Amino acid sequence: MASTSPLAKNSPIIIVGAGIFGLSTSIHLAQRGYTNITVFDKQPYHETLYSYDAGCDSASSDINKIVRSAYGSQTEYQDLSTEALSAWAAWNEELKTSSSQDGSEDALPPGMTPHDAFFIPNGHLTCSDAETLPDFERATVENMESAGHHGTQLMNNEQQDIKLASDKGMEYALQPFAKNVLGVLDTTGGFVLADKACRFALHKAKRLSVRFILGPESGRFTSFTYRASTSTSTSTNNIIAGITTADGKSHPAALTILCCGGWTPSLLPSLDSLCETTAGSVFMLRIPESSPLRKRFHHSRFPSWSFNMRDHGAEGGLYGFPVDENGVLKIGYRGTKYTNPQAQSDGQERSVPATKWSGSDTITQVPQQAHKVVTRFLEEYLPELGNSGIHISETRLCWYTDSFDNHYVIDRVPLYQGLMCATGGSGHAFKFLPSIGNWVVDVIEGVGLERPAIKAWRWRSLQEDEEPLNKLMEGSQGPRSLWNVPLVLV
Ligand SMILES: Cc1cc2nc3c(=O)[nH]c(=O)nc-3n(C[C@H](O)[C@H](O)[C@H](O)COP(=O)(O)OP(=O)(O)OC[C@H]3O[C@@H](n4cnc5c(N)ncnc54)[C@H](O)[C@@H]3O)c2cc1C
Repeated sequence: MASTSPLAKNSPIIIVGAGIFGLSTSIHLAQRGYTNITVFDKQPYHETLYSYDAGCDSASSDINKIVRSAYGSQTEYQDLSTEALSAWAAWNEELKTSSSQDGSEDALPPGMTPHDAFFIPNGHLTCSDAETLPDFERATVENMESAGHHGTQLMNNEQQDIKLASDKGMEYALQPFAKNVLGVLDTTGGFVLADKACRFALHKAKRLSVRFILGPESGRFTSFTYRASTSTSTSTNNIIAGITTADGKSHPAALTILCCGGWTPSLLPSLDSLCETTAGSVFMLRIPESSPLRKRFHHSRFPSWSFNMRDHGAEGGLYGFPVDENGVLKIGYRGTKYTNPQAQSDGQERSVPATKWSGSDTITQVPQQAHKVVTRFLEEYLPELGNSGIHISETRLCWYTDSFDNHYVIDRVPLYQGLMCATGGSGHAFKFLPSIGNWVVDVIEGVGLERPAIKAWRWRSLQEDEEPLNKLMEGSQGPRSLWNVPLVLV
């Protein structure tokens, strides 16, 4: 679908959505010399505010996100991770040096210092309570070795690997829980401070002269504007000439890029057979400053992790992080996907994000099943928290945009000239914040379109004989409607 664009460097380009896809695309467009870029978002992000706590509900506005190279047999993402790790290192370095090199007062976003870092390389442990290593982990070890990343994926039950972990000062990450688990430590991985990284990206984009129009009226996309086509071709009968926002203003563009995360499928119905919006549950525990557990769960002693409680089957998927600087220990549940189907103006039902900030009171409620799995995990694997009187204090529903095959969607939209989308993060795109925009610009410019990653991100639909990795429709094996499962108030 992607084709070479004759876009002039000063053509007006609109990006809707300032999550990681929108931010990264704006930065890389500006770095390639495009001079007329405007990013719109319905949320009032600014340089001191990108976090969930502060009232922003995108998938990207969060405390922390996992970074890993471990991608099983999906080597296109393994390579992308290697690229992203260099880019994170460059951003860490930029943060350190920009104020001294630049000298200007606004070299860093307000509240950020050269001593901050975005990426913390404390390792990522993928593990389970199974007795044998699952295929995914085996494939990761093999593929990282074949790609030359020797000794980076360490099995926590192999003496040689335990020694290697110890040599790297990462032995703490092999068995981080009260009960032993079987797993592989990705020593290239760790986590990224999501909120800080997004604020830095916004600041960086602004310094590259990207304009931002943010807020529930002026920043909210409501519709496309169209230009009449002079072509007789049915394949380009809709020419998108820009967007209209909730304040009634029209904004012309030669290219509009929709990057609205979980909101995208309801804004672009042609994604129906490709993407669906699903909720994951996030749990927060607050560790008081005086507690010795702050040290126990510090990132220098505790990895980021993903864990599958096998006796819950495929529904036992959890992940978590070290404690953050405010004492928040975050654990996520992704074993079962939930949807929020709502009737839309075209008569179709589509799942849309339901969050506190969109006027829903469900923010404090998560599915009982998620709560049950996390509670049991805490009792069995991190009992010192409960024993110290530290329990789940807050919960949040966080909205994913899942594609049926877990690949992103970065392409021009069929039948619409002047319209692209960059979405379908499928729960694993944050780690590519510093680099993914470069790929989006390649797609815009028609560069290297035969690379496996770009091919995987093309506009596509499920073939009849194809088994989807993610079932998009409701049903026994598909995601469950949030409103048909018992919710629990924390
Ligand atoms: C709970 C959870 C945990 C995750 N963990 C990880 C992880 O550990 N590692 C990892 O790599 N990835 C992770 N991911 C995935 C990652 O967070 C997402 O893939 C990525 O953040 C998606 O970014 P986005 O730009 O597509 O969407 P978002 O970040 O959701 O941004 C979309 C933006 O569009 C804006 N918008 C929507 N509608 C409109 C409109 N009408 N007008 C204007 N603006 C609009 C929204 O306000 C929002 O700011 C996780 C995702 C979730 C939900």
